[in-house]
Amino acid sequence: MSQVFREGLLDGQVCIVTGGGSGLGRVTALELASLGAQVIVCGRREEPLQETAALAPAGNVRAATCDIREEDQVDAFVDGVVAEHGRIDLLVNNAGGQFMVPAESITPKGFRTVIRLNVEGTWLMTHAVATKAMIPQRGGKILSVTLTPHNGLPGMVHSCAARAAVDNMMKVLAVEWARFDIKLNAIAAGMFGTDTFLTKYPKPIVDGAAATVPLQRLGRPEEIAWLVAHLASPAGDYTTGSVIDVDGGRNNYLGTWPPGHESDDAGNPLAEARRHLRTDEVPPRAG
Ligand SMILES: CCCCCCC/C=C/C(=O)SCCNC(=O)CCNC(=O)[C@H](O)C(C)(C)COP(=O)(O)OP(=O)(O)OC[C@H]1O[C@@H](n2cnc3c(N)ncnc32)[C@H](O)[C@@H]1OP(=O)(O)O
Ligand SMILES: NC(=O)C1=CN([C@@H]2O[C@H](COP(=O)(O)OP(=O)(O)OC[C@H]3O[C@@H](n4cnc5c(N)ncnc54)[C@H](OP(=O)(O)O)[C@@H]3O)[C@@H](O)[C@H]2O)C=CC1
Repeated sequence: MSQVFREGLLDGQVCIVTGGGSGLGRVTALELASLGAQVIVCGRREEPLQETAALAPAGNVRAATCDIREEDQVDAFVDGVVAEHGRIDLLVNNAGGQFMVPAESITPKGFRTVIRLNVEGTWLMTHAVATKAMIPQRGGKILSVTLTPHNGLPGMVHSCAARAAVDNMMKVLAVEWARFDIKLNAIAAGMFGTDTFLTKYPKPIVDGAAATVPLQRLGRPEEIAWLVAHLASPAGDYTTGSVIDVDGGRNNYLGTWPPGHESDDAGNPLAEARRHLRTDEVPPRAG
């Protein structure tokens, strides 16, 4: 049962969540399913996808393997969903990732790998779902999980370039496909405590991550899932072409305010001396 939304909110919707076998994708798939949607999760590995399906009490999550980088697999996967369900209401492009390494150490193959997964994979899924289901049925929603801060993360130049491309892809398609009533948005995530985030990145970076966020904590995966559910519901019907930051304020500022060197002994923000302008100080009017 959802902690936020009413039961049956998404009854009848058919939703695809890529990368639904783990992390943000799993929690999102289960939230959509708890609201009555039929959810199909895909990824490269069968086992984690089956685990997600088994976690849905109503049995309305189905698992299917699909490598989003492979055009023939994407076509077969989307054809299969349309054949089984007759329509697709929501695509969540969540599958993605990168490795953290200084730019000068990224090989051409490594750069291509990240671009291919995050940009081309997202494009292949988006195009297939739109042309095979959403354009013919005249409607649907597509959400892509990207990344903040938008000015980039050192050590992840390939992914930052890729996510900026996807943000823009959603914006352009939101204009082009408005005539088919397809709404597209990006959800730009800050740092969320998924298994991959907590275990894959260097420990000092993970340990210090929350301190770089104005709200002083990592995001909880359900905070992405709830936004997806909101946008999938009628509450999201007028939102398109947006990049929505869910990052505890990290895109706007690094850390807490005021920083230590800009606060007084009690930790209060420093301020310039308050000016009190007395009436007897007002200069006489000219002339
Ligand atoms: C201050 C805060 C900073 C942190 C903010 C972080 C915010 C974002 C968080 C997240 O996104 S968390 C969750 C994301 N999930 C992942 O990243 C998944 C894990 N990543 C991967 O699986 C891989 O990194 C991948 C590249 C995304 C996919 O790999 P794939 O299986 O397709 O390819 P590989 O065969 O593994 O590698 C191909 C190619 O890529 C290069 N390469 C891969 N890993 C590295 C590395 N660690 N260092 C350098 N280069 C790497 C390399 O060229 C590989 O080819 P070969 O050398 O193996 O021939
Ligand atoms: N956690 C965080 O702090 C942040 C995450 N993000 C992004 O959010 C998304 C989810 O992240 P998170 O849950 O943390 O990470 P995970 O690593 O848990 O999720 C990534 C998922 O993508 C799937 N995947 C990877 N490559 C492919 C592929 N070629 N085809 C199909 N599926 C694939 C993986 O499954 P499999 O390996 O079986 O294919 C996995 O289930 C990612 O795009 C991530 O970059 C963005 C900002 C911050």
